[in-house]
Amino acid sequence: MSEKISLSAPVIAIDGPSGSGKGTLCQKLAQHLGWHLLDSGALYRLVGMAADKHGCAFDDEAAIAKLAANLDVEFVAGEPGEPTRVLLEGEDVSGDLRTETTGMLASKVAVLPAVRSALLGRQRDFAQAPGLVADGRDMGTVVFTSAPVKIFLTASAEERADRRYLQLKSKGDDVNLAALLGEIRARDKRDSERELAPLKPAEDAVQLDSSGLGIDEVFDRVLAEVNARLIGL
Ligand SMILES: Nc1ncnc2c1ncn2[C@@H]1O[C@H](COP(=O)(O)OP(=O)(O)O)[C@@H](O)[C@H]1O
Ligand SMILES: Nc1ccn([C@H]2C[C@H](O)[C@@H](COP(=O)(O)OP(=O)(O)O)O2)c(=O)n1
Repeated sequence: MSEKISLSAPVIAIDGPSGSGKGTLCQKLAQHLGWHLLDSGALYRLVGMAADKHGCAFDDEAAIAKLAANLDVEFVAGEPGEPTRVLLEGEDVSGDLRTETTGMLASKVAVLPAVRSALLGRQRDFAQAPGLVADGRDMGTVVFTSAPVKIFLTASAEERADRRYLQLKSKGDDVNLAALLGEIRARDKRDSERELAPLKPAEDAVQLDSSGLGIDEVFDRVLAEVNARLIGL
């Protein structure tokens, strides 16, 4: 599964644990470069939600892989200034997609090899000209092994929980910092210890610890790396 595939467009692979700032960084990079964006975590989140909705047992690999292979999802652009709405099997799930409960469902279905392979082609199809910024756990190690730029973004678990707390609170969610820290640690453990495509830096990834760095500082450092590595492509 981790063979070197040839890419039809350059890919910037950004991996790391929950709350390290991947989504924020990827959005800024994609916007700055005018490149496509892949939020691979959203695919795993949608499969987790579908499994939950259909009452699948989380060890029923065949049933969940079937849901992953036939994922009925639609992204509907909102009015100007409004976020994109996500429809799963015709139902608007935008409000639940980014919750920690859904993150945990995603992390559970993500350990299943058949689910990961069902989503592989769908993710690789995002690599289109002029380029792709890909956000996930295994972008650099499995999905886009020949990506010319790989970044592994981290931050301490405490700082990541603080960030998530502020993020969810600002959306009006009822959140508890200690519970969030526990959930983040549990997810880190499951994602890092699974057999297939565990969360870990690719050998050729640049590692960046964003603890104590602001969003703009992270962006500037990564953009410098992108510029250095993409010259000559
Ligand atoms: N370097 C940073 N410093 C402070 N807050 C950050 C930083 N990067 C991201 N954030 C904030 O932390 C929260 C989680 O970031 P996000 O990009 O969703 O992380 P991830 O995609 O890795 O889970 C968001 O509210 C985001 O604005
Ligand atoms: N490429 C990916 C992306 C996500 N996952 C799994 C593991 C993660 O805990 C969940 C949710 O990922 P997501 O990136 O949406 O989560 P965070 O925004 O980082 O909290 O999905 C994965 O196994 N492989």
